[in-house]
Parts: sequence; structure tokens; C-alpha cells
Amino acid sequence: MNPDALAGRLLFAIPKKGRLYEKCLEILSGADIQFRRHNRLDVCLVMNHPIALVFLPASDIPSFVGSGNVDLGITGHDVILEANMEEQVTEIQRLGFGKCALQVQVPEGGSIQSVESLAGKRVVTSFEVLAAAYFEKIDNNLQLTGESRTKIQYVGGSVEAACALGLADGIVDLVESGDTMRAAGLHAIATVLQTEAVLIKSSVPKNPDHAPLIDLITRRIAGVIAASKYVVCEYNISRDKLPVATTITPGRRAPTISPLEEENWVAVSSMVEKKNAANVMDELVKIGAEDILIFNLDNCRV
Ligand SMILES: Nc1ncnc2c1ncn2[C@@H]1O[C@H](COP(=O)(O)OP(=O)(O)OP(=O)(O)O)[C@@H](O)[C@H]1O
Ligand SMILES: O=P(O)(O)OC[C@H]1O[C@H](OP(=O)(O)OP(=O)(O)O)[C@H](O)[C@@H]1O
Repeated sequence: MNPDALAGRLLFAIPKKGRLYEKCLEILSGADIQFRRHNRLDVCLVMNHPIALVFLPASDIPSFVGSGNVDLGITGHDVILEANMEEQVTEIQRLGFGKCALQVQVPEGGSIQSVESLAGKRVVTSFEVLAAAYFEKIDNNLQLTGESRTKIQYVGGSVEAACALGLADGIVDLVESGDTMRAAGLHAIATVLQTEAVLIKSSVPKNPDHAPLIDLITRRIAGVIAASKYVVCEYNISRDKLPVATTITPGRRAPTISPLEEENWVAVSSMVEKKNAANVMDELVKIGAEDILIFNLDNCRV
């Protein structure tokens, strides 16, 4: 691509593969950021905004955004800390996906069952900065010095195999469902941190003129995330039950209440968190609500 094609465009970094990739594409589509990625090209121009998308490994995104070379990005909170970029990047918004925990894991039923007994031994991980900081505190508490301190070794992937291969006494790796950990005969003995995908911007932007576009994209993405978290709940209820009903569905600001043609009955419409929708419907049935409907949101601005 001709480098001039990027002139004046806001650069937005997206993980090029892996666990965050598909969800990022859904967010871009929900925010109406239109592009065509040709032949796995890692830079592509957005058709309806002065933006270029750069597809990068998730772990490289914090340093690109932190240096100010790229204006916006989506990546994991964990890799920002691992890259030591928490000062240089600003986390604008948590995105509610890519949720997992960085955990210390050891072989099930082995002789080591606590981080204190793992301290001083061999730990293999792809998160050497975070693992080293975690075990430094433990080693210090246990007053371990020199060769008796924990040995952290980096591997790029398949971390869970390290114990079985005799390379490690424990590992530090990400756990979501726990399937990978269990399949390797491991279990978690401590959590280093919880993480999820975040929208980030540079704390030291090279082009301050992009600020309004960053705000626009941020608001659109916030709308996409809110739409995935909420549903709209509509129901009919007799007016005397309204005070109880509105405690069950208080809405984000307040519920919308409209009179029905039938005397003493009203229709209520309210946003409800998707994860609570079934409970809310149960509670509404209990107080005599009728015709309870749940609608998914395609998009919203809140
Ligand atoms: N099992 C998981 N569940 C949820 N989020 C995860 C999981 N594994 C990783 N992540 C998140 O995704 C980020 C990128 O991890 P991923 O393993 O997809 O990266 P990758 O190494 O670039 O891809 P690949 O594993 O395909 O080589 C992690 O830093 C973390 O924030
Ligand atoms: O608890 P689970 O749901 O099993 O997820 C955890 C696994 O997911 C990630 O790896 P991924 O599958 O992305 O592949 P990788 O090892 O190549 O990074 C992570 O490194 C774990 O291995």
C-alpha cells in the first residue's frame, strides 16, 4: 500500500488472529466501520471514515498505541500490563469479552499445592513480566535469595505442556473455561489477575486532531457493548402494581409508562440487563404482569 494512503487517517489496531479477533470484527460491524481486508493484508482503509485498520498480534498492540504511532486499539488488559504500557495507554472502555484469568497452575495431586511451595522452583509462562512481578513478592516474603529464588522461563505457546515435559514445576497461564488446564492434568492454586478486552488510546497521541473521531468511535463502540448487555422488557400491568413493578424494572434512567385503552392498566417498557432477564420475567409474573415481551437490541446510545 502506498504510505501516502494513510496520511491524515486515524490508525486503529485490531488483533490479527486469536481469541479476540472474531469479536472485534463484530464490534467494527456494529459501529459501522466498513472495510474490505484483501488477501490477509494487515493494513486496510476504512471506506466510510478517515480511519485505517492495522491488524497486529494482540500482544504488540499496547506498544504501538503506547508509542503514539497508532491512535486506538483493542487488546487484552493482561497484555497491556505484560508490555508495561499502563502509563502510555489509556483504557477507554472494557468490552465485556476476552474475559479470563491469569492463574498459577500446578499438576493435580503433585507435591506442590501452594504458591509458597512453588516459590524457588521452575515456572514456565508466556507472561514473564507479570509472573516475575508476582513471584518477586512471594520470594521477598519468604526471604529467598540468589539461586533459591523462583526461576521464570518464557515460552511462546503450549505453556500447559511444560510440567508434563519436565520443564516446569508450575506454570502461569490464562484460564477461561479451565478445559486446557484440566486436559493437561493441572489445577489453579492462585490468580495473578483477571482480564478482558479493552478499547485503548494513546496517552501521548501524535495527532491531537483525531480526538473528535476517537470520541465518535468510542461512543459507537459503547453503544454496541451496551446493546449486547441489555434487552428491552415490555409488559402490561394494573396501575396499582406499578410501584412494585418499577422496582423490578427501574430502567437505566426510568421506565417508560404508557396508558392502555383498558382502564387502570398501563404498558411498561424498560431496559433490563440480559443476564437478569429471566429472573425479571419471573418476578413480573409473580406480581401479575401480563404479555411480558423481551426484545434484543441491535444497537443503542446510552
Ligand atoms: N481462553 C481465553 N478466553 C478468553 N480470552 C482469552 C483466552 N485466551 C486468551 N484470551 C485473551 O486474548 C488475548 C490474546 O490471546 P490469544 O491466545 O488469542 O493470542 P495470540 O497468541 O495472538 O493468538 P493465538 O493463540 O491464535 O496464537 C489474551 O492476551 C487474552 O487477553
Ligand atoms: O480455559 P480455556 O477455555 O481452556 O482457555 C485457556 C487457553 O486459551 C488460551 O490459549 P489458546 O487456545 O488461545 O491458544 P494458544 O495456547 O495458542 O494461545 C490460553 O493460553 C489457554 O491455553
